[in-house]
Amino acid sequence: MSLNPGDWLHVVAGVLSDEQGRVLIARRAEHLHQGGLWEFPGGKLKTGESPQEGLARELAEELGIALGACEPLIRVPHDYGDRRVLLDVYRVLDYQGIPRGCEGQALTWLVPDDMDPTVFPAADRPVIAALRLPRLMLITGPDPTDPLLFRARLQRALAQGVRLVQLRAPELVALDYRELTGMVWPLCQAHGAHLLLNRAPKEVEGLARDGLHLNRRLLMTLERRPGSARELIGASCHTRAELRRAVELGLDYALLSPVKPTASHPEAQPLGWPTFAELIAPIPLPVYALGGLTPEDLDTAIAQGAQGIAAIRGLWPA
Ligand SMILES: Nc1nc2c([nH]c(=O)n2[C@@H]2O[C@H](COP(=O)(O)OP(=O)(O)OP(=O)(O)O)[C@@H](O)[C@H]2O)c(=O)[nH]1
Repeated sequence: MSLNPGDWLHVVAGVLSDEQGRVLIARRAEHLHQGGLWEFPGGKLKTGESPQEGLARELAEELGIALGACEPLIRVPHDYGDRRVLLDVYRVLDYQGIPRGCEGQALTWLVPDDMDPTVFPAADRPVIAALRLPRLMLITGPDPTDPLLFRARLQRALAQGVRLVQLRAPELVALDYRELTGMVWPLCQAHGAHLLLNRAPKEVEGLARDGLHLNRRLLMTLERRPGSARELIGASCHTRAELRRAVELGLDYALLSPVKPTASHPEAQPLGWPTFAELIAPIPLPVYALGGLTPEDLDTAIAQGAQGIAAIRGLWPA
């Protein structure tokens, strides 16, 4: 899919959050395109406007607020058949005024985990996934065969603010992996963190979790998206074809690696940021950058269009 600007209707939308983590959504008037559905406030960019200028204008017109700082959340190219929309969504970090429905539209505040994608336009599905996912994903490191030390390290990472944990322990047999999740799940719950299990779906049937992480082999061989609709399902990708497969399967996120040289895969050729940005631009999914990264790379990752960064060494306490 080419992202030639002339072929796309560039739409900007803003995500306003309150202290409880609820996000403001508005109901589209019945007579509009995708009428009656809920949306993130915003609208079409005018010729000559930057996305931030367009967003400030739309939020002033629709909600009566003055936009302060904002940062990119996700860009979703979506073909509705009757129009091709590039939905460019920003997280509003700061604004002045009290939002009200200046055009008579209904407004409500909802936590992203409670948003039902079927009452939003189809382009919003990855936006909801991006809102459910934090900026940092911890991939657990050594050594799951030493449960006490493993627990202490995980606890420290959670105490330091990690809110998304991918439980990776390829050295464990299925039975031991299941036992490990019994220890990890309550820890994650106690810190309000989401837990993703990196294991074949049939090996983790019935286990408490928030989602599944698929390795490259599962991604390329599974015929349909595993797990329930509410779960967060993602996969490890290294190529354009793998990213496309993640979209075809209807996954919620992808990891793309290696961005930089990494000790865990010294033979792999790093992508570098320009190739990373080019590969993810046409992909309507939140994509984490992975490979040799630490939280210090987060601002760069966001500026390149990433959901955030995923890391083992960069986030796993010593
Ligand atoms: N503001 C907003 N627009 C969205 C979202 N999701 C999504 O697909 N869109 C699409 O992006 C376009 C938004 O432009 P708009 O709000 O100015 O559109 P409109 O319906 O007034 O356009 P129209 O006058 O051509 O009918 C519409 O095609 C709408 O369906 C969203 O979350 N927020």
